[in-house]
Amino acid sequence: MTTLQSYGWNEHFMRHFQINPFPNLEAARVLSIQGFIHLLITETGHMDAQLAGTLINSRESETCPKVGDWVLVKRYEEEGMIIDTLPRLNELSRKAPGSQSARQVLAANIDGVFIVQGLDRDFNLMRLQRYLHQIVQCNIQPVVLLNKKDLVPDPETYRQQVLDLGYSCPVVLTSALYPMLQSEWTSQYLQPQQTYILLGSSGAGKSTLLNNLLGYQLQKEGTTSAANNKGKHTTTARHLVLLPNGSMIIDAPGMREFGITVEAGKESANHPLIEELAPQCRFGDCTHQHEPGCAVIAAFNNGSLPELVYRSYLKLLREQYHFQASESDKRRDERRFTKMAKQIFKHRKNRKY
Ligand SMILES: Nc1nc2c(ncn2[C@@H]2O[C@H](COP(=O)(O)OP(=O)(O)OP(=O)(O)O)[C@@H](O)[C@H]2O)c(=O)[nH]1
Ligand SMILES: [Zn+2]
Repeated sequence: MTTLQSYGWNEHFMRHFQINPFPNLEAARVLSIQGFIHLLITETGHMDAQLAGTLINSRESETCPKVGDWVLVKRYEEEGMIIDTLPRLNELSRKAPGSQSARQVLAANIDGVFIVQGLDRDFNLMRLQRYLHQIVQCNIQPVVLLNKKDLVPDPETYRQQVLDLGYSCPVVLTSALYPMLQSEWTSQYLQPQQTYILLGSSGAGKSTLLNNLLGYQLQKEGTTSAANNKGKHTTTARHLVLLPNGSMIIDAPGMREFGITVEAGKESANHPLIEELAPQCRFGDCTHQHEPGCAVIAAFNNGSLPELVYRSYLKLLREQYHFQASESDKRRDERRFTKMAKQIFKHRKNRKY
């Protein structure tokens, strides 16, 4: 197997690579991004690279390479220049933090997402539903990892609460302090040449789980606060790493916000319990908020639809409305991107490209 194949190179990317119009380019995968330096894996090893002017000038930050992307790169002695991004198989996105309507791509070409929640104060069904909603919307398969099972006497009751949300994804109890417990689910859910990402709040145990899988300690910057269960931001950037079993994992920094985006016409999608009831509503376009003859409201009123699910649905609906509403954020994002482009050009001038 070639180096690129071991990092997930497949027919889809090969096809697009072969029809690219530029001569003398190599294919590479983005492993991490630090400022404007992109760490790539190429057929012959690692390489640092920067974005070509055309990519910077496209002004659409979503289409710029993200961790997990396959790119076309031109080699200049030690460093490379990224000329283009190969079409993605999928992208994991969220609403950009602090904005109302901007979408932020977190990573590209992802086969599965592990949503990690600790069974300490981190456990939160409402937050879990937000993750599930967004990941399913991105067309990616989620697995819920309930970590720190050693901290509670009845871990199975937590698992049951997650199952009761009605999603068909696996829900796994584990503890990063007992690596033996990990091997039970890793052999099932981590497949060679597939790329996964660990998502969850800071302190949920993502890095500890990953270090166990790697068999060594990944360098961490910053420190964790032991004073409360919340922890601090310790993982500072997304990194794609190859595991001994041949699968790949991206360790994402703990997130304070996981905003949801929306696809037009799919406002109520990805709520399995609500989708199940919707066909019984009187109106085909029922939003399940105030309409007469609504089966969802009826189920909520008679207690058969859990309050948490309905509350979460209404909250997501409101967020989706805001997401669609504002255009000014998009303009603000563009300004931010222009500023970054200026910095890059300045840096490149100093390096005499
Ligand atoms: N009791 C217990 N503690 C755990 C477990 N997993 C992780 N921890 C502890 O929880 C703390 C946070 O773990 P990390 O792995 O740093 O959490 P993280 O999700 O990577 O956090 P960020 O890097 O900030 O996103 C550390 O002190 C770990 O030792 C577990 O299964 N049980
Ligand atoms: Zn309805």
